[in-house]
Amino acid sequence: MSEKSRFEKKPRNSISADNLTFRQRLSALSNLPGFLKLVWQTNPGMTLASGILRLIRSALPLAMLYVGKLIIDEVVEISKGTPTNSHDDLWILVGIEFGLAIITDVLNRAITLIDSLLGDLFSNFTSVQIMDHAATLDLDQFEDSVFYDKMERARQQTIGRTMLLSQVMSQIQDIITMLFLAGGLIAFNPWLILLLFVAIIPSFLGESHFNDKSYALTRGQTPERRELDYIRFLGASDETAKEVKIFNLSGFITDRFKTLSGKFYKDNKKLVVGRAGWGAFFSVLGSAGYYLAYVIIILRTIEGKVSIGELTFLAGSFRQMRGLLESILTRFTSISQGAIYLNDFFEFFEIKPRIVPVLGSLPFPVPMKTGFAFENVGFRYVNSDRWANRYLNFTLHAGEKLALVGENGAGKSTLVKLLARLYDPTEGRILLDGIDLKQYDLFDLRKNMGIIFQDFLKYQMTFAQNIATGNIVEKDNRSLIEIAAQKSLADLLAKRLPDHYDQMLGKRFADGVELSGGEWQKVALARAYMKDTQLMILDEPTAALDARAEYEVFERFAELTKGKSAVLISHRFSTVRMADRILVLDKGELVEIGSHEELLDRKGRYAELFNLQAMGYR
Ligand SMILES: Nc1ncnc2c1ncn2[C@@H]1O[C@H](COP(=O)(O)OP(=O)(O)OP(=O)(O)O)[C@@H](O)[C@H]1O
Repeated sequence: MSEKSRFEKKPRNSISADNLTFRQRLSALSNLPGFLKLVWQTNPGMTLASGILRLIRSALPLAMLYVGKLIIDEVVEISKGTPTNSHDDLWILVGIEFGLAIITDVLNRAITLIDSLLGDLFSNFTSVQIMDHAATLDLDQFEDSVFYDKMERARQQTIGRTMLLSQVMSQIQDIITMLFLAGGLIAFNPWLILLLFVAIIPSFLGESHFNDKSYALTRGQTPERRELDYIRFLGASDETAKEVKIFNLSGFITDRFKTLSGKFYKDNKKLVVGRAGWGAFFSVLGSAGYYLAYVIIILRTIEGKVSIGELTFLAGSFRQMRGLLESILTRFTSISQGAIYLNDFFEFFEIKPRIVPVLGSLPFPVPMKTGFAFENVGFRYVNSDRWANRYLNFTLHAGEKLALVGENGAGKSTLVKLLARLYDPTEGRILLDGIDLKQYDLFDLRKNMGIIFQDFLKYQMTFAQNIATGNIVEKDNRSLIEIAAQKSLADLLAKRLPDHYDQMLGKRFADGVELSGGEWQKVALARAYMKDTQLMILDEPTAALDARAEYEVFERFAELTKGKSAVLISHRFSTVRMADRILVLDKGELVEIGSHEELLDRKGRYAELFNLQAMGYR
């Protein structure tokens, strides 16, 4: 399979985005049961309540029209002077209609309330599901643009799905109301129903056509929309402001924004103008149908075939049914469109990670015996033709401190990610105490490793929370957090901050304090000390520390992790030489391995790099 299509799946129901037919719309509706199941899972009580209230509500229009007919017939009788006790009956009927009107109002409010609460819960529920699922996926899946677009679409449509929820519910309610009204209308004159459909269908087909176009347009624009979001972020964000100013990039950024957004505007305008014109035409057709029916009823009333009460009942039923049918049909197109968007949502959940915990997997060996052995390990990123690591054969012994050295892009970080099973090797295998790493419990493996990456996250949270992310179950263990901070030299910094460990960090939220690059690194390093691990990995998280601080950090690190295995990546040889052994990588391959002294004696690549740096200090 080609690299690009690795995560592409056959779309559900095989719907092509560009050319949707009526049948495809109908087949998209097959997503609705899954959708309603999700709604039910969100809150069964509310879903049931909404269903029952809507059912009652759907019978009310017919009941009101019928009572209205009885009232008018009664009034006509009284005005003719027919001697009956109809005065009493009349006021009872008026009372009933008043009661029905009040129930309608109350039910409308209750339904809107439940819909809005259920909608909020549903949006939260699906957002959590998306985050939970995203957390299970492999790192390389995030690096695949097809996957990324799919995740974006699944994420963005949270609001759309909430709307879809009330649309589906209203649709069911309106269909039931229609059936009630149709029953009444058929009893008097079935031909009127036919007229109703003839008047409405052109409008429905027009709506469908424009919705197809709109869906294809929006879907086709997803990559550009992501770019637009990114440009918006570049143009107005605390993270980018510095470079944008220094390099005077604002013109460049706004030009790109204008080009893209201008194109969107043009495409969308064409669509909405067309839709408005045709919409007006179809609406006129609908009115013509209604008035034709009205004339027929009036003529029959004049002929004396129907009473005045029936005239109002039929005209009222016809008018309401026209409104209902129109909204049912229009809603059908937007529901089926929403249902097509659900494809993206369900497809996202169909993407399964390949690096998964295996049933009956082994716990991490504590203590490690022989360590990690790389056997002819090679790795290539999904979106790349080059090998980032190749032919790696070496052992990271239990208790050993191994430093990785190599020029930029030599494959040091990749090697570390393979150790943590963020990726699995493309070829070869990694053994832990003689057993393939894949046989071990994934969570236990990561629990027994402490890794700080060069591009660690600067959480816009408090000082203490930033450290606690290293072992989140201990987030309330303040003494553990403080000890970790002491070990990484971050505690001196906490003491200087106004709110100490409760100091909000970063600029994004109120009272946040921005730290320097080196200060952030000390905070991040403390995360490594939050748990007692078998293997510590520091992937250049000290690059921004001054030479003295880095020396101090690593000296402590060596002392504090005595007897534990560790992998260090650093471009500073004063740090690297502290390691038991040094592994030199070049273009992903191992070129030398040995102690500092051994490698200097060998006068190879390491000696060359070491002398190059030493010369700079002379
Ligand atoms: N996510 C990725 N997708 C595709 N290629 C990648 C990815 N990450 C790294 N690479 C490529 O893999 C190679 C090795 O990268 P790696 O980050 O392992 O190097 P490194 O030795 O850690 O470099 P540095 O010293 O600059 O941190 C590089 O050619 C890089 O371009």
